[in-house]
Amino acid sequence: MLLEACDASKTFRARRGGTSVDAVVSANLAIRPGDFVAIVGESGSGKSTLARMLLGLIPVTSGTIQLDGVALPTMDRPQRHRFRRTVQAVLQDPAGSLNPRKTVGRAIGEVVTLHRIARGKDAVRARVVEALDLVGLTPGQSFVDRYPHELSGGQRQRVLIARALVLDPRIIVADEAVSALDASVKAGVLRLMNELRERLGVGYVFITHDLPVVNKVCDYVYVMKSGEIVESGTKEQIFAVPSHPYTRTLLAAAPTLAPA
Ligand SMILES: Nc1ncnc2c1ncn2[C@@H]1O[C@H](COP(=O)(O)OP(=O)(O)OP(=O)(O)O)[C@@H](O)[C@H]1O
Repeated sequence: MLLEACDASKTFRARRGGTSVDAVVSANLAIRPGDFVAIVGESGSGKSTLARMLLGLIPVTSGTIQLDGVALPTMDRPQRHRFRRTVQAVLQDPAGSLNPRKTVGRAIGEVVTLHRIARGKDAVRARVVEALDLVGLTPGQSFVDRYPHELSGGQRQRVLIARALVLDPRIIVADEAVSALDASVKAGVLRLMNELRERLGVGYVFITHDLPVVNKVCDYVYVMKSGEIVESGTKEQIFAVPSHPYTRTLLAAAPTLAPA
């Protein structure tokens, strides 16, 4: 399985009188299950826009997003259904991803029901508990009836991962998924993501401006600047011998990672 952005561009049209924004310009990116791919770049460089395009949440202005060579708008119903299960989003919780009025069981259960993964209250609940156990919220039973405010930041992030996992995705697009967490909690969630990659073969498109995190978990890195992917390569290549001046600037801003 292969998820690709092929010369994908996004221009946000100007409202009356304003100028339009070329948020993403001819991006090429590829990811397979089991990969841990990072998109890095300063604020406003187009990372989230590219992520939303990869998830099929916003249409491209030109180019394509493809799953196994089939472009999103040309997919038939079964292909589209498969896409919606296969490619999942995990966003950061402060962005309001969890509804404060819904219990964990309801938030995840709704996804199970919507995608017809299980039917009937008990079967849905069993599926939810299984997903919670998988993300280390154990025993899952004890988390089902809790509300988001009864959980820590790290636990809420795990609920969001469980909500994605319940669909058995092959690729997860994680936009700043751990950025708001304290260092030790962040390390725990990253460890979980890595474990899930090993156990389930999930791949990640990991969007962040946190280079030490990239250094720890990712294999392959795309560097964005002003909507363009200015450089890409294995983590070793990018961190040891950054070829683009912008990448060197980014690395220099993360002192512990600056090349010697
Ligand atoms: N819906 C929108 N309408 C108009 N412009 C937008 C829209 N969404 C994003 N943009 C613009 O597109 C550019 C890229 O934004 P984007 O959010 O993708 O960057 P980013 O790298 O994810 O930034 P951050 O790290 O701050 O989230 C920015 O100039 C932004 O203002």
